[in-house]
Amino acid sequence: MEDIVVQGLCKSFDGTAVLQNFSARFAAGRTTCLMGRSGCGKTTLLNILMGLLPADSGTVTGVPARLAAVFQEDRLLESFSAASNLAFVRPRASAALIGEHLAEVGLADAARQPVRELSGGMRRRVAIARAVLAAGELLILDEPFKGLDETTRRAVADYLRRYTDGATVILVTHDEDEVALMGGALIRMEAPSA
Ligand SMILES: Nc1ncnc2c1ncn2[C@@H]1O[C@H](COP(=O)(O)OP(=O)(O)OP(=O)(O)O)[C@@H](O)[C@H]1O
Repeated sequence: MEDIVVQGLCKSFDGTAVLQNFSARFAAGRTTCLMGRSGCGKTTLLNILMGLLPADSGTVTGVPARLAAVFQEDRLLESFSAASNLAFVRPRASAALIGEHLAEVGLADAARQPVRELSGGMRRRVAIARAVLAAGELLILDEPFKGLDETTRRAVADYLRRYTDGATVILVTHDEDEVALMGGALIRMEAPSA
């Protein structure tokens, strides 16, 4: 596994620069937190890293083929249960393994409920556990703790630290406390100068 290296990335939307010659390195097997004010291009960068959006120019190297993401929206299979949402990404995972991940995020009792019936914070935790279970070498987390109370946030951060050990994790947050909870490196993104 190699570091993910971003060099001289540029991206504009309708003539407005969002990323202007942005460069960064994400250490392989480590956690890197990405902070920056709203609109500075964090999600755009993640989309380019995942190959969901083309850059205008610049290069990205080292992104592994097997990756998983928690997007800002949960993107769950609404009529599926929490357990089925997890099984969908790892069809060969045992019921015990899926149960273990759901228990880790405090959802043992909600495993059989359709996720559309769950609260926002519960749904967020399904999305997180699903990504952890699916993750290969890279896990991308775009504001994963949004909507979680302090106690739950700590428990989920602890789960993430234990279950993603050895993977490259890129986590977007607005909150210094979350950086402290997750550890790892910190990259502060600036908006392009006008
Ligand atoms: N597909 C798109 N078309 C046009 N403009 C876009 C598109 N995607 C993003 N933008 C614009 O690019 C800028 C950066 O958006 P982006 O979502 O990357 O910011 P962000 O740093 O992730 O913000 P936040 O912290 O609020 O999630 C914003 O001004 C946004 O409106």
